[in-house]
Amino acid sequence: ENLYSRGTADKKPYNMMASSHSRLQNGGTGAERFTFSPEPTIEDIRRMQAEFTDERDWNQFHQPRNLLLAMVGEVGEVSELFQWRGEVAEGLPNWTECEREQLAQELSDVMIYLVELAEKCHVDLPQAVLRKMALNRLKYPASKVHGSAKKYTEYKD
Ligand SMILES: Nc1ccn([C@H]2C[C@H](O)[C@@H](COP(=O)(O)OP(=O)(O)OP(=O)(O)O)O2)c(=O)n1
Repeated sequence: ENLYSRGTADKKPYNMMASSHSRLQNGGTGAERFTFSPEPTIEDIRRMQAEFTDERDWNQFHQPRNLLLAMVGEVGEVSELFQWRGEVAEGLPNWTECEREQLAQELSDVMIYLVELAEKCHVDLPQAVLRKMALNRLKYPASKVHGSAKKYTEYKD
């Protein structure tokens, strides 16, 4: 089963896509805001990766530090796709379908290792993200920082 084959095909159970999902999966430079498919959830990804490692008896290698190093290695592979290109606009105009697919794969590797790292550290990642975003809203009130990218330490009051 191939997660990348979703695109326009409508076979998978998690393939209940809103209309904004029915365009090319990794492409689209249209004006409307890009959105994700609702599934798989982060817990789905955790469970699928746990099944993958269990089936291979790979948990012996997947300690937190190893997962961190693996994740950082995959971040390096994402960086390779962007290096020497100069600035890249939203939607990656001028990228080939092959380059977009490579990027989708490397970002997925980062996500897979991130989710497993969180699991092995007993961090409930979706809830942790909610808490962190609440903190971010407090630290950066929209009324105060609108249109400015300054770090919070640069705001006087
Ligand atoms: N010990 C391992 C090895 C691989 N994977 C899974 C998680 C990643 O999604 C993907 C990583 O595979 P590779 O290490 O082969 O890395 P790439 O897919 O990026 O291949 P390459 O390094 O040749 O570009 O496979 C894993 O869980 N545990």
